[in-house]
Amino acid sequence: MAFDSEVSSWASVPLNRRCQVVAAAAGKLAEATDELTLLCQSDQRTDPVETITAELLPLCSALRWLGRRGPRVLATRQLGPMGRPAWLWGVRSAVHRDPFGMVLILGAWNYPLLLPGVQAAQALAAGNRVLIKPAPGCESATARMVQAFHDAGIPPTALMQLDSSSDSAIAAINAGVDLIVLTGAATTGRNVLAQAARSLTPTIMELSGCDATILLPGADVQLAADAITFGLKFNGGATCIAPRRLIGQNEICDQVRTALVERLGSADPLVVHPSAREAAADLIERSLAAGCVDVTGRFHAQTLRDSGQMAPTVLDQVCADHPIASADVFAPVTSIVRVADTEESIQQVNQCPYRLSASVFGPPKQAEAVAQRLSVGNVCINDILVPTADPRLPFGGRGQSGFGVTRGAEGLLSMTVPKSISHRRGRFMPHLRPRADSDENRLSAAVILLHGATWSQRWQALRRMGR
Ligand SMILES: NC(=O)c1ccc[n+]([C@@H]2O[C@H](COP(=O)([O-])OP(=O)(O)OC[C@H]3O[C@@H](n4cnc5c(N)ncnc54)[C@H](O)[C@@H]3O)[C@@H](O)[C@H]2O)c1
Ligand SMILES: C[N+](C)(C)CC=O
Repeated sequence: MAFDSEVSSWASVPLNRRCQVVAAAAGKLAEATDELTLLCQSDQRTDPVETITAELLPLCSALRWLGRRGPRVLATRQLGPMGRPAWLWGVRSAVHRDPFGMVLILGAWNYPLLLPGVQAAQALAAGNRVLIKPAPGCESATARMVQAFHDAGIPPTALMQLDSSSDSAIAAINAGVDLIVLTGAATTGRNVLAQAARSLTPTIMELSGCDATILLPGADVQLAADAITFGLKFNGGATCIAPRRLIGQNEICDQVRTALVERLGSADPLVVHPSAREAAADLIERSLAAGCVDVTGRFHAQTLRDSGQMAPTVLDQVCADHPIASADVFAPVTSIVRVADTEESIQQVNQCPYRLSASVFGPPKQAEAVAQRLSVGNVCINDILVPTADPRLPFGGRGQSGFGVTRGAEGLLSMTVPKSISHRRGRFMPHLRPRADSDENRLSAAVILLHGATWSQRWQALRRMGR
């Protein structure tokens, strides 16, 4: 495999047209809803409705958003002449957004359509070609999605699917892809980064999470419990920004715990993905052995190991330094971590190695003040999982949750490299250009004159210039 570095014919399609074609894929995906639902079910998902609510609806709305907003976000930025320094008079510049070239997208199993679908659409709108490597088990649903993009008018040479083995990803990296977008575990991030380092290939890393929900005194208990229940069960408990830790002081934790038991006490068990079963069973078993309490009382490690079935589980008395309090676990489990005050809640979030997203439940003003201090990629106030549905929001984590963003205007721009082109109109003005040897003193005086902090500094500078 080798990729030519020539501008592809897809990149030479006008920007507006590229965005229109990408948006048209929404219609083709909608037509394929029944097929995609069935394929996701045979690939990995147990609840067919999840394919529609968790994947197709947000994917289609992201594609339509790209059709509307993409041309403006990616438009060339024209810059008028700079007044200073004087030798730039007559020069006009423009900042273009070039595509990287060939973008490799490595997908995770939990959202086989939404994540690679939005990433591919953004890369294509920006004029890149795309290789999608699906996670093992997600081949057929991915192939049907790719078909929908082709049916919408994306050339087959601009969007291709690799087989699902890691070897095919490594071969593509070695063949010289120009950007790698990985969604996966932090350990996979390290391995892929090591590969990318050899060729200094840029990467966007969407990695592990262990999202916190901060419960402030005065929070609406029923609202918080409804949102946590929804987030815990969404997509079979396998969402990177699901509420994994509920952090708050005793009183609010007790109230939310009672409300969660009411909602989850008789909830249907969910099927945990085979790749997550052992890790989840082991972590929860160790937590219980260390003194944590299963407040819903329905966790059975052996059932999880044997059949993959697991009732939504809430653990209480989880210490901040316990492994489950900072674990990337893809099963319907959440931990209550009790703290002395709001300061400690903020510390718990900012000290966790995984800092993808967070939620804060409480009076809006206080919650906003807390949100401003959290070192995470997204914060929802009195809500949860908003970034899964709103295509305008950039999405990305901090710390070991990765770096770079996908989605939103910022994600779209991150599929491009900026390039400036400057035009001189009129005479070249060598007499205005600084000559480093003799003009050094005048130049430093000019800097102080233009940007100096005080009038007296500026006056001194003027005198130096006049010397
Ligand atoms: N941050 C996010 O947006 C986000 C979203 C969804 C899932 N995730 C994370 O993804 C994980 C679950 O998905 P998964 O089990 O599919 O993840 P994974 O890390 O096992 O695999 C992710 C992708 O990388 C590929 N891969 C693995 N090792 C590789 C290597 N050495 N070289 C090249 N490719 C390699 C896999 O085949 C797969 O396509 C969880 O850790 C979850 O937190 C993160
Ligand atoms: C990025 N998101 C939130 C849609 C899926 C995470 O697993």
